[in-house]
Amino acid sequence: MAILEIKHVSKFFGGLAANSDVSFEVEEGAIMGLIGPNGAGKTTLFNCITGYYPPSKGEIFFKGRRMNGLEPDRVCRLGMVRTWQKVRPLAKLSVVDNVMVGALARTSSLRIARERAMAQLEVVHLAHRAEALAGGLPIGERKKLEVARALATEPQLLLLDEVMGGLNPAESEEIIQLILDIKGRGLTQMVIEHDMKAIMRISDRIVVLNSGEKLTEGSPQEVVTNPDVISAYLGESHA
Ligand SMILES: Nc1ncnc2c1ncn2[C@@H]1O[C@H](COP(=O)(O)OP(=O)(O)OP(=O)(O)O)[C@@H](O)[C@H]1O
Repeated sequence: MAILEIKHVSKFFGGLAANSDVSFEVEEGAIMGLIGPNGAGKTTLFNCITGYYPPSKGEIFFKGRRMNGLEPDRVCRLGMVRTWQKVRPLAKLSVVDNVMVGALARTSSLRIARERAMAQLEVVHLAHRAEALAGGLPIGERKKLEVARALATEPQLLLLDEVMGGLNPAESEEIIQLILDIKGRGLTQMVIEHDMKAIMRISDRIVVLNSGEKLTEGSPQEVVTNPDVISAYLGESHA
């Protein structure tokens, strides 16, 4: 069953079509990779899905419910949450307090929010840093904190925007394992990632965007051998 349906979504910024007539579905429990050259419209699509931008055209359905026009906090309470490419934790708060901000989407009890935040820090292997100041964390731990904060909102669909960006191979491997763990817990995920090997390993299906349009969609193997995808990426490297 599709948990997310994107139907003919376009997003215009003045004369620029950042997304143009994009349609696809995400199956419940699956990992959908979203790839494309720089400026292809991946982040804009995440923003449309999670309520940060209203789509200019088209419709978005989550669990069969039309989401157009809903604010991000409402979208979050309905079960969809995103992480950000540029991780900006509340630097002067502790790690656990940052995650509590996510947990407070579901409870007004500080005690319960703290318990749930600690549980999510265990999931991302950051519990030992709970009392550290978030601003002092190195990038690898900041990325895990971002995932824990998102998980603490108890989503059914988690959207990860370049969560491996800026990480070394060992840190990326930890995130790959984390994404697979999260899948094992039954959560659906959409993942934007530039690391092609990583996206091939984790994705059940992949959607490719290019210049705002959906270029193709398929299994990782289908996508990576598609001549149009290869030329879109070669075009970028030759630009
Ligand atoms: N708020 C905005 N106002 C105007 N133009 C925007 C805005 N956000 C994005 N764009 C433009 O829309 C296009 C798609 O950008 P977007 O960030 O969605 O691409 P992307 O695929 O996520 O790129 P990257 O891989 O580099 O992060 C780009 O041309 C970008 O400059």
